[in-house]
Amino acid sequence: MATMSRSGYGSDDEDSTPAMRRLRRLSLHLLQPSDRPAPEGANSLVPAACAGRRRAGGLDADAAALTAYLRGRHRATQDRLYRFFVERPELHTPVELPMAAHRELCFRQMAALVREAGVRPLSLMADDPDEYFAVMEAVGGLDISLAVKFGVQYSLWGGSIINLGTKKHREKYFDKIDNLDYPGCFAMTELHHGSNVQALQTTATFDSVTDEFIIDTPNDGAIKWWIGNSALHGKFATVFARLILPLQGKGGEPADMGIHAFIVPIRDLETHAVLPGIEINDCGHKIGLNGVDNGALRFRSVRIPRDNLLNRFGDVARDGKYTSSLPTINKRFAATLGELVGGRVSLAYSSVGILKVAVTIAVRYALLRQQFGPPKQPEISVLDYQSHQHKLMPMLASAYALHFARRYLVDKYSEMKKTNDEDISADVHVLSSGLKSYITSYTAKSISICRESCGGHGYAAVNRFGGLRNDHDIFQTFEGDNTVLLQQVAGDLLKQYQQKFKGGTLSVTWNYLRDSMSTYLSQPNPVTARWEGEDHLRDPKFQLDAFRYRTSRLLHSVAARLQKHMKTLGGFGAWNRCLNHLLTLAESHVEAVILARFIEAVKSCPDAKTREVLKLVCDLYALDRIWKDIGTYRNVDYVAPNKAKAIHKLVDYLSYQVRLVARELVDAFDLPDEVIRAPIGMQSEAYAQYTQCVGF
Ligand SMILES: Cc1cc2nc3c(=O)[nH]c(=O)nc-3n(C[C@H](O)[C@H](O)[C@H](O)COP(=O)(O)OP(=O)(O)OC[C@H]3O[C@@H](n4cnc5c(N)ncnc54)[C@H](O)[C@@H]3O)c2cc1C
Repeated sequence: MATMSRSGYGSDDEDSTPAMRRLRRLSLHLLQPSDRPAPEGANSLVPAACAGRRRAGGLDADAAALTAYLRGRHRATQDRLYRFFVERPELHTPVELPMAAHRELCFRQMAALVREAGVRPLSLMADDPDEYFAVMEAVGGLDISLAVKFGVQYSLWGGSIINLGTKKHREKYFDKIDNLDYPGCFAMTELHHGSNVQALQTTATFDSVTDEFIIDTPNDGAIKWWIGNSALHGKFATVFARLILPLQGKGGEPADMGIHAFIVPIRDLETHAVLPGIEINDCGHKIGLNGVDNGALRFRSVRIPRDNLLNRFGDVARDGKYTSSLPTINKRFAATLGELVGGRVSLAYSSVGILKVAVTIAVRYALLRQQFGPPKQPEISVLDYQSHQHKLMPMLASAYALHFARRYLVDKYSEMKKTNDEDISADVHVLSSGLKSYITSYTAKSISICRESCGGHGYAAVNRFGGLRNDHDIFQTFEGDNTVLLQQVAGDLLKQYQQKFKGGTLSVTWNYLRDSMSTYLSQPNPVTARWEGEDHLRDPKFQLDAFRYRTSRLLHSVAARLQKHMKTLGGFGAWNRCLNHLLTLAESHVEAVILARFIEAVKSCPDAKTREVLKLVCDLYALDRIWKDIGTYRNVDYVAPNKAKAIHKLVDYLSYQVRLVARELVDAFDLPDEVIRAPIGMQSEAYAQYTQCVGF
């Protein structure tokens, strides 16, 4: 008697009962993603092509040509770092590692990068942010803890000196931060306040007699919490505190000048002992990122020189007089936080890198893994199941979409740093909030889907999904909680919307609203709402119009709702009443930006064959998103029932088409096996590498 498989489908010999035959027919049906004939040479049961190049439905996918187009300007730097680490196995992070050893290793990895590989991260951040982000991505390929530790040292501690300080601070600290002589922290968050930075309670009171600031933690809620690099390695911290000027209030009471940043030495430079008045405790074991030493700090009358105020946006003179080029506390606060966008850009960038790793492992494994098949024929790859294509192919398309979006973000950020242009800065602030939020949420969800799509072997720690998921998860929260950041995007859209009606101009990223509002706010055209031809659905104009239509409607309707609720609930209450609507608006806008960049990237691709492949991937990204939100489009009759059905069918068909070139598409990410590391995600001999891993 034949053995039963675990799913109960049975072996081929058992294909004799009517129920079993029905199941067989069903599984065969599921292999045909649409009722159109499969293109020649594209029978999913017969692997088609030679390595690195594959034809699908007339498309010619060449991984090398795709790589050439995707490659960032600084891929050579990344390669150099990968090679550096390959040659230094003692710096590799093992799968199992106690917290203390992991933290020590992380510091050694960072020191090796700086002192042996000769990387100068802070100089890169100041001179060529694009290269800095590429380095961040490469070190994240080694260990995400390392990337975060690196980010704390350079984007945050170093970034605070560059962006919030002045020449005297640069001269004193820049080189020593760059070469790691001065490991430091960024101490903003407190036990009671993370997102609401304006409510921080730590104080920095000016003492005009000694010409010092006195840093205090007034209550336990003000203990600085989660501060990276502080539990073990940091020598300094940039502490965010309320600047208090005694006797300068209207009635002679202390004047609170709002949140400012101060350099506070926390450990002795020679002995590394914690300095007097400072108490540091360890935040302990975390869900992930245990290579980073997060700590909690309490200050008791800690005195620092007046010069330690990072005084770019506000200063205190020797006589205690406060000066600032910005007129109000709110403006100074916005300017201060506005300078910290680099951290968000870096997280968005790294998150795309992590998504590529996860999707590469899942797709390679899905191509390799075979389960079930038609009677008396070989088993098929699990990626030939429509359900699997549905899970992974839109995700692969999204990885491409987000790749081009992050490129745009970094270009804009670099432009902002070069020009200091106010409009570009405003744009980058909102763009980085939106993309950081959207990308990190998407990657977090996708890693879990990838794990699940690899079945039991996806659960082995060595195959990485657990580590990736746990280490990446907090990307959704730090550098601005995603829900809070999306509200900034919504707030900005509303501001622009109001300005538009007052005759103002729109910033670059939102430009489309100018054209779209009048078009999109008229009733949907009942004729085009029924168009269902493939050419129409795959026309970028239709796709982009649909995305922008959705944003415009959401914006228009939420503006009206806010106005209505404002009368009874006030601004705060009205905002809260419309909050989910506002978040949907922000996400919708971010998706429209992403699609626009993807379409642009397809158009600009110089190689016709590569362009065709990218167009296929872009179509899948766009139509999958429209299908996922089809209820919205149906509700307003933007899409008639026949069109909705056609979109659904086309998404399945495009997923199938993308599946046919999936290997080339993940190979094109050009991630070396040392970065992938999961045995099941290796380019060759995956099973052999996996069995070796457990000792065979
Ligand atoms: C591993 C790790 C490392 C960190 N490193 C540092 C560091 O080096 N330096 C530093 O200063 N900080 C650091 N942080 C702190 C981090 O920046 C904060 O956790 C983050 O800003 C969120 O703040 P919170 O934890 O207070 O969350 P909260 O703001 O309390 O949020 C809790 C929940 O409430 C929701 N929420 C809050 N406000 C709103 C709102 N207005 N509307 C709707 N929902 C809302 C959020 O979405 C969230 O789900 C780190 C945190 C972790 C976990």
